Amino acid sequence: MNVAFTDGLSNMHMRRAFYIGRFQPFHLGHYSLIKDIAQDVNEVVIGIGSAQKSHEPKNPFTAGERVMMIKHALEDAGIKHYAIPLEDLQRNAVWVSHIISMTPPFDVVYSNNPLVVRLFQESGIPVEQPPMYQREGYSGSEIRKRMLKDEDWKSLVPRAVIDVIDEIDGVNRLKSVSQSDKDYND
Ligand SMILES: Nc1ncnc2c1ncn2[C@@H]1O[C@H](COP(=O)(O)OP(=O)(O)OP(=O)(O)O)[C@@H](O)[C@H]1O
Ligand SMILES: NC(=O)c1ccc[n+]([C@@H]2O[C@H](COP(=O)(O)O)[C@@H](O)[C@H]2O)c1
Repeated sequence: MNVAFTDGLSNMHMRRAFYIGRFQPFHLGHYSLIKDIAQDVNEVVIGIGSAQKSHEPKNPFTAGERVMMIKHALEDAGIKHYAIPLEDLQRNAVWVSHIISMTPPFDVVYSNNPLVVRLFQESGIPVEQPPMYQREGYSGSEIRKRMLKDEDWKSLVPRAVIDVIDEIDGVNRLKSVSQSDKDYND
């Protein structure tokens, strides 16, 4: 006897969106945008870009640390997601295939990065270009600058991200790698 497979997924198309950033660190601009995206789809596939990079002034945190930031921030909000670290490739022309080979299937891409938008559009995948939230403060560069100057950065990130950065002593790491970078380049 054939038993029908009725796990609730078989007849239903789950709509998924793909959203990529470096998340150095994950901030309230990313968080607000992901909350909006989650209104339009069942699940959000989050690409953690430049996954191979860490311990640099522009990229202080490892892929695993960025996974922690996103998981804890989004589980507090109950958003269904997969955060997948994705290394950069030397070849833009095959980058979309690389992304597709590493992620759960998705139907639409959300991005404001012109190269990301172009590469996905050229592959025939629909792209949404959402507006930015409070870009003056909600930006990775601004947050890293404030960390280096001991200015307020905690108001720009979800609570869970503060806990992760404290746990890994992230501000001192950023200061130390920025100093070494300066010494190296002087
Ligand atoms: N304030 C924001 N509101 C909405 N989207 C944002 C905001 N800041 C960044 N994004 C989007 O998030 C994606 C990933 O951005 P990324 O992780 O590089 O953040 P960033 O703040 O731009 O970082 P950095 O300043 O370090 O380059 C991009 O598509 C970017 O347009
Ligand atoms: N060829 C490639 O490896 C390639 C192409 C386009 C974007 N990316 C990555 O996608 C991410 C885009 O995020 P940002 O919008 O934060 O720049 C970055 O990590 C970037 O390096 C990589």
